[in-house]
Amino acid sequence: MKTHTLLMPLDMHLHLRDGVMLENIAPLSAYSFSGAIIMPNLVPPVTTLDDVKKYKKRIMATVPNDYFEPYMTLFYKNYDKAFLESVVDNITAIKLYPDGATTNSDGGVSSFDIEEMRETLEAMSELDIPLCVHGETAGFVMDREAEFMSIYELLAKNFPNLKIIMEHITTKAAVDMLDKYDNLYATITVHHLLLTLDDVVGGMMMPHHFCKPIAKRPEDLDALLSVALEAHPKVMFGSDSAPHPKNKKESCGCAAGVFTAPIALQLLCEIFEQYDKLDNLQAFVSDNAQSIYGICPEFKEVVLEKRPFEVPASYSDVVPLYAGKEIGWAIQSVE
Ligand SMILES: NC(=O)N[C@@H](CC(=O)O)C(=O)O
Ligand SMILES: [Zn+2]
Ligand SMILES: [Zn+2]
Repeated sequence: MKTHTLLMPLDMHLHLRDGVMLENIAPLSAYSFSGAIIMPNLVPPVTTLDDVKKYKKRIMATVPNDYFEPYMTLFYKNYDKAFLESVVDNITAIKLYPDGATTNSDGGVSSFDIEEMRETLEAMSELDIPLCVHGETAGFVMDREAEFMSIYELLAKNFPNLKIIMEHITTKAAVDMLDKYDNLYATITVHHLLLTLDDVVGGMMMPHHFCKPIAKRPEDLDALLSVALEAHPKVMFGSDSAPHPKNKKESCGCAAGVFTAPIALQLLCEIFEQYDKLDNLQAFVSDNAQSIYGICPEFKEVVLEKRPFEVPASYSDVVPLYAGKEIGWAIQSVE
């Protein structure tokens, strides 16, 4: 049987939520990943050192037997330098949400006034704290990410020593930005390597394919595939696995978020094999992230095998991408 081994897989964009959802969901990522960047969009968001420490403890309590490093983040506010100095050892990045752009982003940034943000972003540059960004404007839904490119340029030019991660990119416009500024990087999800808008609303409306940013056009998918499959050194895997209870997805007013954590590595193997690029998958799911973030996860070896695997209908009350469908790869062992 054909197998493929991945060492220390990292998920550089993950939503674990809190409470019962956290307990149900975190073990699924901890099983197959060495670590993950944990998004701070709880209600209320993670904004203090105490919030970070307590949330990390709650995460660790759900995964007592697995080696798994939750790389913690704060929800971006215009923090002052003294505060950032006091938290730098407990966080890996800060996540910026435009106010209201996505699930649980209320209280995010409402105007990108560089002078208002300068103290925070200069301190982050000095302290080497990367800025992760949900890059969407309030424009027409298909144009929001492309319109945000001017804000990325403004940030990249004004803060050349700040590492800026364009999170979950979905457009050719974002792919084209990567090589324009040394300090711009990106994460790409697995669902954005598989879906276009047609898979969301082209036939029957598919709530489990609905997320922010919404999947775009075939040419955008091709651009994402081109940098992911080559494991462009500024690109990392970030699942943006975003669980919502089934009744919040299959409802009038569907919550944004696609749940992929337990099947992400399997799907990535399938995609990379299909394009004969399996040799580049290690860089995409771990090595690039280790270099960009300067992190050194502990050893974990995940062996995947090429065989049909039926995706469960649900994990607790969360419906994953491709629920009930057969995919081409499965996890054989984790050590
Ligand atoms: N991606 C999503 O559609 N949803 C995420 C938030 C986010 O990453 O934008 C969530 O928290 O549910
Ligand atoms: Zn987002
Ligand atoms: Zn997200």
